[in-house]
Amino acid sequence: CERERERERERDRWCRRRLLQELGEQRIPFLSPTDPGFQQLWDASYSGLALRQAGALPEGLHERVQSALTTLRRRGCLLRDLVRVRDRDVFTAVSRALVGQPGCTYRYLDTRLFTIPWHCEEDEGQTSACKALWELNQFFCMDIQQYKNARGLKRKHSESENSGSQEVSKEESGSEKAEKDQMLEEKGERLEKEERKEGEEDSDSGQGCSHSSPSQPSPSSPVHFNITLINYMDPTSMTQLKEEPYYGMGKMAVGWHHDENLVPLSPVAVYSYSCPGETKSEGKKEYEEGASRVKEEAGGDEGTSKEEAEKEKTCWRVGLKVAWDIHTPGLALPLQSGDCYYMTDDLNRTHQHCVLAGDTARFSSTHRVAQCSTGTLEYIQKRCSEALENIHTDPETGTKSLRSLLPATLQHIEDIHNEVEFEWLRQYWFQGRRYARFCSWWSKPMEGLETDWKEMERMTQLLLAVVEDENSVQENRRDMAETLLNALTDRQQHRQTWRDRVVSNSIESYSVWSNMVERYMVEHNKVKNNRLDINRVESNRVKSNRVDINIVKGLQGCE
Ligand SMILES: O=C(O)CCC(=O)C(=O)O
Ligand SMILES: [Fe+2]
Repeated sequence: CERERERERERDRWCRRRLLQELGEQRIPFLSPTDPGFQQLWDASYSGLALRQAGALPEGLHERVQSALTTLRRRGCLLRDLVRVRDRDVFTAVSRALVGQPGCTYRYLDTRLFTIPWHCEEDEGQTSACKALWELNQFFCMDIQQYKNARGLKRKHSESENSGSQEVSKEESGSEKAEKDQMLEEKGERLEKEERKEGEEDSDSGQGCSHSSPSQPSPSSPVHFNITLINYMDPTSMTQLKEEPYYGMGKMAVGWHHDENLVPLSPVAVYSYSCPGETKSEGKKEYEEGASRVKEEAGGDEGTSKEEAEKEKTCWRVGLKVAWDIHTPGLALPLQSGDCYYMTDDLNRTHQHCVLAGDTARFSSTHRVAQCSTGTLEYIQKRCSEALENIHTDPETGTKSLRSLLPATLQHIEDIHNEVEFEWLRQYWFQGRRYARFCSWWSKPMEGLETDWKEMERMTQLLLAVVEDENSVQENRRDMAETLLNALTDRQQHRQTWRDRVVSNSIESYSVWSNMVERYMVEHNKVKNNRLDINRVESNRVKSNRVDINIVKGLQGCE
């Protein structure tokens, strides 16, 4: 099955390469503010996108936020993540840190990030940095609410005013572009198909922004951003930024993606801070000038010089495209320092976005409502307690035993065991315990989770002893053995994947940790040494001493 999946992935990769080859020098059109029809395109196909220009933020907030971002960077809190893309470990081009609600985590591209809490009590510099980001977060929560309300009202109003005739006609973007469109049409269907695959594989169409939305918030419910993912990149120190492949938008700092793991239909708010280059130092003046810029750009179809269009390219921009659609032109929105943009409604689900690098270094603070029903410390601690309820310690002898041996209970415990090991402990240590250097918040809780995990290893051992005990009178020994073997085989594979990742990336702190805890692990090979023999457990009919899960399955089939 795994081989099958791998073959399919390989096929997808091949298709993608072919289609890009076919596209050759041609590109799908995209519009920038200096292009005719930009605003119409925005209204018609990107209406979930909103720009809040720098001037709209409260006095003083820019300075506090920008100094917070530079402080975090100076203290080494921003690091490139080693994420998993198409079964490979790759470093993100941008350096990142997660700031947010204490105990909250955010998972993307198989990587769980742990928050530096908003209310951080490490040292003064850091405390005020986190506080400024919290303040920005508060502003976004309030402002996006107002924006949503205003939009709702406007929509209602226009609906009642003229029902039906609201379609904004898409302006032709020049005959050249129309011709290009036509040529691309033929290749369109295949590329669409291809893109679908890419999106699934590339990143994030997975868990978070699912198409069914169980906890859909109603449009008017208050927005509570619980985390911000901070990004930083200095393009002058990056030699290998990828070119945006479909539209020719330029160099990408972040490739096309949907944001993962968000509460369905929740908005995202982004603050963009481009560090002043050598010649620019009047940050404040920039905001003031920025205040009238986009309105002019939006309506300013005529009279825009080539120079301006060129200037746009030196700016950082956010790129947007409709997912699975090559007919609608893409959109590239330039961001001046201090500008913010919102992705609202279902924009994140129906569209993909990318970040196009400008000339200077740039930070962004991306505020999100992370789907953290299974991603908080409180959650995992509760799960661990649930598992540990099954262990009983004799108050007199101190001997430990398992309370229930029901396969369903055992399975449940093994699931929790995997969850704490792979989703928390290994994730934490794999990232080089990066937080510990500047934030001690997670150290104690992680120790606690490790203690619980060791106890779970103990439980696995106890179960093993029961299963191996030939004198045991347990009727369901065979079921128990099967549960245990399934769990161990699965865990063993998972551990191997992590070991491989660690070896190929030489993560030192992780190795130190895993060497330390290795002796607690009930390993498949140890089980072999202990000669857990499923056939002996079942009956003496088959004379094999091997632990062989296929035999278990075979026996089951015979029943
Ligand atoms: O930096 C930005 O404007 C957005 C970054 C982004 O898309 C992300 O971090 O998911
Ligand atoms: Fe994003």
